[in-house]
Amino acid sequence: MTVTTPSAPHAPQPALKIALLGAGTVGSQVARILTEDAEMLAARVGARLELAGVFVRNPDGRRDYQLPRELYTTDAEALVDSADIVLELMGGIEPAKSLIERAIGNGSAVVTGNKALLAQSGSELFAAAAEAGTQLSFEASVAGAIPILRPLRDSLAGDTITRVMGIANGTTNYILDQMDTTGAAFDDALADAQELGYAEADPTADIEGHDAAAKAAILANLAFHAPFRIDEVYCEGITRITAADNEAASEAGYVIKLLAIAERITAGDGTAGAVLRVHPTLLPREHPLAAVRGAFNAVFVEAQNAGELMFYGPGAGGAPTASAVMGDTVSIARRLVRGGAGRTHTPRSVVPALPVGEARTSYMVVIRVADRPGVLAAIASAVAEHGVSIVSMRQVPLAEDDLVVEESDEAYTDEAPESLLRIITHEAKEQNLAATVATIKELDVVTEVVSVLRVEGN
Ligand SMILES: NC(=O)C1=CN([C@@H]2O[C@H](COP(=O)(O)OP(=O)(O)OC[C@H]3O[C@@H](n4cnc5c(N)ncnc54)[C@H](O)[C@@H]3O)[C@@H](O)[C@H]2O)C=CC1
Ligand SMILES: N[C@@H](CC=O)C(=O)O
Ligand code: NA
Repeated sequence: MTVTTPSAPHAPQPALKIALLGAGTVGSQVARILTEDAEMLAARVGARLELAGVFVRNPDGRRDYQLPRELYTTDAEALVDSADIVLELMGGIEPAKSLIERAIGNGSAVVTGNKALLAQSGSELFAAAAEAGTQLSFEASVAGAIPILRPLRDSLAGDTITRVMGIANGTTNYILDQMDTTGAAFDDALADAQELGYAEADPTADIEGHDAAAKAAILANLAFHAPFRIDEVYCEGITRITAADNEAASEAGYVIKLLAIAERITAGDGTAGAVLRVHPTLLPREHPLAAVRGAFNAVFVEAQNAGELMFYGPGAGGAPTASAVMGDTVSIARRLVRGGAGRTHTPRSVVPALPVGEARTSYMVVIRVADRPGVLAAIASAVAEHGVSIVSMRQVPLAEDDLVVEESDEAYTDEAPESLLRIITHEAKEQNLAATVATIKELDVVTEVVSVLRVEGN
């Protein structure tokens, strides 16, 4: 629809009807901004943004920001049908998807923060919006308040982005940061992140890396102008990270971060494509991403002409995410008032997703080995066998706790002294590194491979 500004000096200001679907952490903050900043928004848009209603499960429930009772409804379809702009902030696949399709079918514009849905069905929804000549905007879906999608889509549209590497999940960054700096237990740090409104309704999506994987797919979509999906992202979460991993990382001068990485590479057979991966990663303490604390996010972009750029800010939480939702809403509303074609993201190129084995990384491997002559040589030769080279190999004494032995545990007696060996490799093909670790595990001088972590930014 197009709203025209009235010519008479005292004519009432035109209004655009906004439907809000969901009034949780983010939806409540959007409701607050629409209410408390109504005048400022009207001045910027040239029309009032009128909240037509809020779709909720229970209209009588208490919310972070309480609106008059009559604004809450359980009739989502009727609300969607009445709106010029639909803000979907429920999360999940259904009914979010059907309601967005309904809005697009009506020719209404849609704003969403739903990365899970976009990383699964984005192509379909973008195509539907383009066909209907309407807009589907989603800046809130990646890195909360940080303007990252618009810069990738517009500001860098004349450049070739080669790599995007980001801390894109606030919950896991908060947990890892707490574990690293305060020694907090995993479960306590997760409970805090939930309390602070960073975590998804089911925090499994955060800690298993699925949320970051959805964001990796969306980032790659915009950076490489091609339709990637979440099932093309290799994904490992942070649930297996231990205090011992943190100690080993710290001792070696690294910090552990859950990174979402999308990079253009050429595979061994010459195919040009991209690898998308999410996993806990060691970063040197002096790397710009290592300084990203708490629930903050940052996205590090490498482009052929621009060079290195970093986007940093609050990546989760009600008000910061609502800021991104409102940015999209104001931009759409201005277009509806002033006229002009809506632009919806339409991936045009084909960049195949390549298997993670084609990526190049370094590893830090910590192994428990027998303390006897020839061990280092045996390990070095196992590594060399797979064409991998070693940056450093350091023998670390076992902590006193590790020396406490069960009576039945023969491996830990005085006759078989052991130590920890920490190896850092040069960058090599991921598949060769994985084969190296498999060979190391089989060596009889090796009691246990304690941890294997990828290293970036060396
Ligand atoms: N919380 C955050 O920091 C961020 C959240 N997002 C995304 O924004 C969206 C909303 O997130 P939150 O506000 O944190 O979630 P939330 O769980 O706090 O709120 C969702 C609201 O939608 C309602 N809802 C869900 N399904 C419904 C249904 N079938 N019928 C009626 N109501 C339903 C829930 O009752 C709840 O009030 C999600 O897609 C999330 O991934 C994006 C960036 C940051
Ligand atoms: N659960 C997400 C919320 C923002 O996308 C996170 O922790 O980053
Ligand atoms: Na954003």
